[in-house]
Amino acid sequence: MESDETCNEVYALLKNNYVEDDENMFRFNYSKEFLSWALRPPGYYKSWHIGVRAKTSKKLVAFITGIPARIRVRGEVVKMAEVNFLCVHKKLRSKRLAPVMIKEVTRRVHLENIWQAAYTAGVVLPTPVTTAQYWHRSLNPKKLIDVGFSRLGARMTMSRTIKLYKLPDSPATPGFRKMELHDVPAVTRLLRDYLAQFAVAPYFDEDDVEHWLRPVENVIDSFVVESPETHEITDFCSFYTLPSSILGNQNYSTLKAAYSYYNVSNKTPLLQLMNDALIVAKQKDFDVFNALDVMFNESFVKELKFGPGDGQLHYYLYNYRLQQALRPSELGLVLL
Ligand SMILES: CCCCCCCCCCCCCC(=O)CSCCNC(=O)CCNC(=O)[C@H](O)C(C)(C)COP(=O)(O)OP(=O)(O)OC[C@H]1O[C@@H](n2cnc3c(N)ncnc32)[C@H](O)[C@@H]1OP(=O)(O)O
Ligand SMILES: CN(C)Cc1n[nH]c2ccc(-c3ccc(F)cc3OCCn3ccnc3)cc12
Repeated sequence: MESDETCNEVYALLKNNYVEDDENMFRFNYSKEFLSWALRPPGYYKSWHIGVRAKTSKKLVAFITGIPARIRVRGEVVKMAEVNFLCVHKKLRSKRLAPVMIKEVTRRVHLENIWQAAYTAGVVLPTPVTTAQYWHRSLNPKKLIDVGFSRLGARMTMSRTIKLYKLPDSPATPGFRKMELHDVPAVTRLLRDYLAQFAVAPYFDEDDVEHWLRPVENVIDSFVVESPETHEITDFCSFYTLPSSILGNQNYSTLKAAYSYYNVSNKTPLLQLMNDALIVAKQKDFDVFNALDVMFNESFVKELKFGPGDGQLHYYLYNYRLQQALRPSELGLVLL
């Protein structure tokens, strides 16, 4: 088991050296409990959590991770490594350390007889399978404008903007409630059937659903719609917590962001389900709710007052050739 001390070192390396937006105003600040959740799913390999320490100082200066995942690509379920958290300390950039990290995680994945990988990046690398746009829905517009995340619209006042993004105090859908452990079997059935309609998606069993979708405070929030009449679970929505450090602002240090994860709309219209997700995210004091235009997300972003982000997220498969490229709407995979 990685020691607490090592977890602290990984947290600090990422907090100070991980992904920033194009204008270097924000940097992802994954929490320790989030990293523990993200890196220890069922069947994980500790050997796939790879760090490099400086020779004399012993300081952690680079990191890369893999976790095992069953990914269905069209009709075929493939055992893959999901590679993530590639990070080289800012002082050691452009020394070709990244290819070394990638080669080493590849070598260790091969040792477990796994030959494919999936990953995403904001940068263009040899051959994305698809490219997703990200969208942001303001929940705390005053703070977002104060920190420079968004700008006051033309001919808009601050009070008019606050009113524009105002949300009801509680969800509209009858039977909308927090997911609990006993919902795992029903949510597994619901999610597996729903994800079957996308060309690429995770193939979750009940252990996966228990790990990835059961609520964990400040990490993952998930909700079910339980029909008040039949007590059947008809719908599901979830979002994960990923704050960003605000670089160089006097009044605020952290942006509290929710990221749309997996949502299943069967009986409840997706628009209403996602509006309820926005409502509970606002209740939990998130500043912004983010979503990629994967799955059916394009169908609600405009109507629910999301604005387009200023970048893209490219999806990659390693050592797996897809006959034809995908549209983001054919993608049922969200990586952390
Ligand atoms: C069968 C299993 C297979 C498993 C493996 C599958 C593949 C997994 C692949 C990994 C998936 C990770 C997914 C993931 O974690 C999610 S994407 C987030 C990546 N991390 C960050 O952006 C954090 C901030 N940046 C850094 O720490 C450094 O800039 C990094 C470490 C990014 C590059 O360090 P550096 O000091 O700036 O640069 P050099 O060492 O001098 O190296 C330059 C080379 O690195 C290529 N590069 C740059 N960014 C990359 C990126 N995001 N993926 C892949 N490659 C990337 C670049 O194209 C160039 O290649 P080329 O010149 O040869 O063309
Ligand atoms: C996915 N996972 C691999 C992390 C990751 N790596 N590279 C990235 C590039 C963009 C996004 C992203 C995905 C969805 C979204 F709504 C906003 C995003 O970035 C905004 C810009 N930003 C960067 C840091 N702080 C703010 C994530 C990532």
